Amino acid sequence: MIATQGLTMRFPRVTALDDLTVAVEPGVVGLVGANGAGKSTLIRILLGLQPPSAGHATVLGLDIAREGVQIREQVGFMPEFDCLPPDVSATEFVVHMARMCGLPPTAARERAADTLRHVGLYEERYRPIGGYSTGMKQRVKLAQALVHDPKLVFLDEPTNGLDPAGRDEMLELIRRIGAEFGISVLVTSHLLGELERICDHVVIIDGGKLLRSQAVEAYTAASGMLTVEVEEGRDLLGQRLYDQGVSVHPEGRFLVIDIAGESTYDLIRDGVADLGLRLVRLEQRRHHIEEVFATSHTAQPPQPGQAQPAAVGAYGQPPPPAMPGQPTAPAQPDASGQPQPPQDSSATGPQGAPR
Ligand SMILES: Nc1ncnc2c1ncn2[C@@H]1O[C@H](COP(=O)(O)OP(=O)(O)OP(=O)(O)O)[C@@H](O)[C@H]1O
Repeated sequence: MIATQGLTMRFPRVTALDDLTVAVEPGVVGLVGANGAGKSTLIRILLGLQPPSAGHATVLGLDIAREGVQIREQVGFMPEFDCLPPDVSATEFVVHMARMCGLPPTAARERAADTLRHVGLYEERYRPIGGYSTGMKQRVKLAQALVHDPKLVFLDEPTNGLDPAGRDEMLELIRRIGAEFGISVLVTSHLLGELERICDHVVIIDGGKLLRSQAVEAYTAASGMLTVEVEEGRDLLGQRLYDQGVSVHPEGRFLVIDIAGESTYDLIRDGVADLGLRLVRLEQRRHHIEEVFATSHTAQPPQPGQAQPAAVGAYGQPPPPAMPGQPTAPAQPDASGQPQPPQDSSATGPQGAPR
């Protein structure tokens, strides 16, 4: 769908893209990077709107240097910035954009009505855009990107400015564009977690350089850790497993346990049974895409199946004296001398990275 070789974009004070070589197949593809990572620059170059300083790229097999017009005929574009005229209705605007793409008047009106319905704008489509909410404006931008029935759409930060419910609706729309209409999607975001839900493949760039490009399953492969939840007695179980040499730490309501072979499962089962606890959950943890950023600047990225080093939790401290009759991990005094509850790593992500 898209292939770049050594794509570089130098502005006077910054290199927005730095020798970027990447290829992605059709499907819903996420392009992720922090603000300023070079996402919008890459989209402008792929649309043939801006020549790169160096390198080559093709989109749908078309050369960005020579075939920009053909690319833009086949690719829809939802820009990040606010670009809508305030005093016309969504219907008028989307019909106009369809006409600009070469559709005859009747077909343009029909396509505009269909597309606006798909994106969830109904009666409001006859009102001036200036009175729309951010969510409605994002839908209009999406509709104009789809109205000429493109093979591929570039969606630049489509969830920007939306509240959580609006974000979920937009993500569902994007998922449907790929799954139901068969249109390939390149969607940018600086929020990794949201792309994990809808993308087949995620490309991560950082400072204009390629950090990773792989299928979502490769990012979220099962880790070598288990999440265990019991109704009550989390620390009883945690302490017992720790005393048995299991690498375990508390995280929120859960215990996170490194799998050291089949015996780990047996120890958990026996612990739950012997202590008379009620087991709510025992499942293998999956990696989150966020871990790529947590690990990329420090160490090798996590490989599928490779256990993460356990965060230090209450059971990872030097073994506390097991006090007979003391059911939970010992309270730690703080600076004021007040006892504190057992340390909990739930405020940090894997490897202690802030969530
Ligand atoms: N026309 C330009 N002239 C000079 N610098 C530019 C220009 N366009 C982009 N840049 C710079 O290039 C870098 C990448 O910008 P770009 O907009 O591509 O990032 P982005 O990943 O899309 O970020 P955001 O999510 O904030 O839009 C930034 O440092 C930006 O300031």
